[in-house]
Amino acid sequence: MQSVLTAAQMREAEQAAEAQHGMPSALLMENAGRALAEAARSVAGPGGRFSVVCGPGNNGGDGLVAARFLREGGARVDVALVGDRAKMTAEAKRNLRALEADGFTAQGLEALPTLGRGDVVVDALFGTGLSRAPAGEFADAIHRIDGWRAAGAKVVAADVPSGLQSDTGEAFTPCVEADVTVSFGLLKRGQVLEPGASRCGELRRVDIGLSPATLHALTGLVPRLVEEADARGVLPPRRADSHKGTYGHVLVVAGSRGKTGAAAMAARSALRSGAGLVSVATRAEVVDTVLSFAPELMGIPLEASGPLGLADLEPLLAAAEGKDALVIGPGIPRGPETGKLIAELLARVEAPVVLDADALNAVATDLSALRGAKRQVVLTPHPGEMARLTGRSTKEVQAHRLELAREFAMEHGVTLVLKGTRTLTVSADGDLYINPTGNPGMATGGTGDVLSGICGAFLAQGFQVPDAIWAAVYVHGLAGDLAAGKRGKVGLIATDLIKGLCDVWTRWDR
Ligand SMILES: NC(=O)C1=CN([C@@H]2O[C@H](COP(=O)(O)OP(=O)(O)OC[C@H]3O[C@@H](n4cnc5c(N)ncnc54)[C@H](O)[C@@H]3O)[C@@H](O)[C@H]2O)[C@H](O)CC1
Ligand SMILES: [K+]
Repeated sequence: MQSVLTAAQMREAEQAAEAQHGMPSALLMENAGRALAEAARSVAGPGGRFSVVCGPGNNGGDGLVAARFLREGGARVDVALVGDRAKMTAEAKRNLRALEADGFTAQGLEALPTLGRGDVVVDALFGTGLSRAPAGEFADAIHRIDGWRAAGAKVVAADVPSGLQSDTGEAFTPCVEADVTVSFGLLKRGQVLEPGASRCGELRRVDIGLSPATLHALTGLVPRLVEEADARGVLPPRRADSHKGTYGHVLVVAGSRGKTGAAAMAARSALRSGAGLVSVATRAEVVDTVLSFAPELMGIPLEASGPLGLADLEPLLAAAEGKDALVIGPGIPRGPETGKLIAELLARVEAPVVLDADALNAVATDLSALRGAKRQVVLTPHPGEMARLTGRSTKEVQAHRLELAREFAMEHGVTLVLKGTRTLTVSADGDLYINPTGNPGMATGGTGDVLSGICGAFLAQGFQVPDAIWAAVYVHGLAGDLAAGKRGKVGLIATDLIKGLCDVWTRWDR
């Protein structure tokens, strides 16, 4: 699990490293520059040349150190200094002098050679110190870097692609598009939040000497990036002596006339995610249609008619008996009493509950139901549903994803999944987990139903929140990535993700 920091926290780490652990920032820069040189070498072609474009701050300093290491390794290196030399930081100046003492002179941008395939540009213009949109000669430098990349050169960014806001992931115009980003110390939020994340290319985190104690002091407060090993670790290998009861029974309360597929996809996804048994409670008029999608499913016909309401309470409480997790929402017929029905179920059902889709819109009418729940509650809103839950606009939700999601999860004591690029899972204690898997091919009807089924299946198997949920989110995105790898993104449909789940299990030998 990678911790993800803000620029201020990085500076705090650097100062703490110096104050508490005698690790001078000069040594941090030396380590950063060395790692940067190694990354640049790793993507260069045979005999490739290197152009290092340095800004006036410590990010530029990293670039100057990298240039020195590259030269010492016998490579052909050019360095361009952009910005006012008088404004260079002390560390950067020191490293410029070290290069010049060795008979090397930095040049202006226009003097740099044209680069192409096999060559490498090191982007050391700006890092976490960027405070506004690059302009003037800095913008020119970024355009020049883009031109070299278009001509086939690889771009390696020092710490953050220049032009990217390291705290938010916002990309100014212009912003470097990197093939590799070498992140010093820990990950920065802007490297894992869109649109910044896709500007980074391959993200490599390197240790530069910030002490574990310093990092630990920081990492309690910051989002973590979920990695494949973390998600795989949540699912233990199956024991030979296990039986279907071992893997729990999921009750899916979903579906209505015209929306039987939503119920079927949530239910089939739960089956494909390892649940021992899956039952679907749905209106009697559609129960056979829902069951027709998978013979493995069992059905509980809800005899009342119209929207879900208090008339369904007793039948659903009976249906929930002996179940290990509930999933409520995909395709349900929502009406004026649905919120009250869900509140009653949350207060009385002895199993964790996943609320998705219209169950979220129903519970938005009275959020006190969440605190009244007997067991854990998991909400899986997309930004529009989150807007209804919080009374904010979708635009506001997207602009403050981390903060709003954390505030809601802690206020209502729930595990919250805020879907979108880099889906966010937040625990009731406010711990943030950022998901790196998934792709735009998943923007298609039904993928949310699939995720709710995976969540229900993991909870039914006894995996605890929040791990069960950030792992479900990871698996959901990985299934989508594997499916997109086979079928492309444009043609991807939600049932491809259900097939993709099996590719995850074979990949993980589970
Ligand atoms: N934190 C660590 O452990 C280490 C960090 N290192 C590197 O240092 C940079 C951060 O360096 P900093 O000097 O704070 O700022 P930058 O180099 O990112 O920016 C340069 C400087 O430019 C000014 N500035 C900001 N925005 C603009 C703009 N749009 N136009 C012109 N000038 C601008 C501002 O004054 C900035 O200070 C970090 O990313 C790492 O690469 C250490 O070297 C290793 C340890
Ligand atoms: K940079």
